[in-house]
Amino acid sequence: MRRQILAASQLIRLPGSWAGSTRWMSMTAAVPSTLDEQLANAPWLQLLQVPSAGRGLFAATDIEQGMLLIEEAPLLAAPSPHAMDCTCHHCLRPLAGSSGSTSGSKGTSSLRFCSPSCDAAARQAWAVAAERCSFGALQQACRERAEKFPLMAAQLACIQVQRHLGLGSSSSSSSSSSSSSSSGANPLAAATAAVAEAEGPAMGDPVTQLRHLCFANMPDVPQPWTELHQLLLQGLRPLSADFKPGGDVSSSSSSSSRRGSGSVSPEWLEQQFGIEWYCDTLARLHLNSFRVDTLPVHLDPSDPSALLKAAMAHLSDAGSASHRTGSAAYLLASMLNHSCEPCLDVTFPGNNAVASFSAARDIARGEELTITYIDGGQGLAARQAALSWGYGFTCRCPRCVEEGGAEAGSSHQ
Ligand SMILES: C[S@@+](CC[C@H](N)C(=O)[O-])C[C@H]1O[C@@H](n2cnc3c(N)ncnc32)[C@H](O)[C@@H]1O
Repeated sequence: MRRQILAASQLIRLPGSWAGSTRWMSMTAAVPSTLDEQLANAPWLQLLQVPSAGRGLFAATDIEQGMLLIEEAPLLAAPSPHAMDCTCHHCLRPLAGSSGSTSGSKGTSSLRFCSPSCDAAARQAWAVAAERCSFGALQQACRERAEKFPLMAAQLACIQVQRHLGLGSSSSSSSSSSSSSSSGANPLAAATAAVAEAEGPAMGDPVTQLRHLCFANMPDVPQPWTELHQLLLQGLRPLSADFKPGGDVSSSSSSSSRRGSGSVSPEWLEQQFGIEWYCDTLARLHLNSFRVDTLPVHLDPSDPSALLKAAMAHLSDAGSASHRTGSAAYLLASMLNHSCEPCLDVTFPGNNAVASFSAARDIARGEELTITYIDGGQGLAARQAALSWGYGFTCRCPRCVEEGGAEAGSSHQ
């Protein structure tokens, strides 16, 4: 007999169906909280140790194809360097032309948001600090080198600075937006606003929660990382422009003296965001971030043919689809290991960075829940090379074993 772990009180069944399969929605998983809380809210999941693969998520019950198992808002999300003008910098929803609101009292900000709620949520978390930074050179270098993670690291630094200075609290969160966007409130913005308003230690706090994600030791810092780190520090420097030693925000200052003091010392910036912090952050983002693929605004994400239309548009207008992508790091979803024959599908049904993970087939209790980290359409050698280079392990999934490539190799964990 089946163990009925999926309590009705924790699930709602969505009306109708989507892409031909039954859909279930967790009511609680959209707000990123601590890993323990997320697991407690999803008793159909179990976090276990996997030989030579660290931790992994497992099915704690039999699961039917199409069931939605995880719906999660990211800890951190940023548009790809080429998509900065056409993507909401908070939720990664594509923007229609220049209809996104531009945040910034000086009118010079390059921050763009799809809605007042995203504008407000971003300002509460990081955008007030980001507006004072000058990340143009970092963005340019990221565009030229097709690097996306330094921009996520820059956002993380802004979260830390903003928190340290007490900026972006609810009093300063009123939107400067003059948005004409058609988008109303979105789940990610709502989740983030709820998080920001929560008392006590913030839930879904990337500064602390990213620490739970796996990382890789970097014995030597790659030269390009050093260069981009310097550009990041350079971009943060305006935050210390008006710094007066008397108004320092060093660790000995009380939080009330930090609040509103408005700037940090150059030493504080160097100390907080040194090369060790950068390497640690980049390593975690590299191993754990997801590419967020959204559809152009004119396509309806609930229309199953929209994906096909987007793919056709991509073929006829090379690069346009990739202009509408970004990257995001999640907490619970980062516990999912890879298989070249994954049992979960990843989608972004809200056409933003809220990710949904549903069963691609029936899954038996006790089975590991897996996703693919790479383009699964590639041949064995290309898959193995991508996984080894990008994630430091040799895949021994049934497909790789069958294709004969799972020779002895070592995982970095
Ligand atoms: C996103 S994390 C997945 C969760 C990770 N196992 C943990 O403990 O945090 C990615 C890392 O997990 C490990 N991993 C994922 N899938 C694996 C697999 N099929 N075989 C071996 N290691 C794997 C690799 O070290 C990879 O860099």
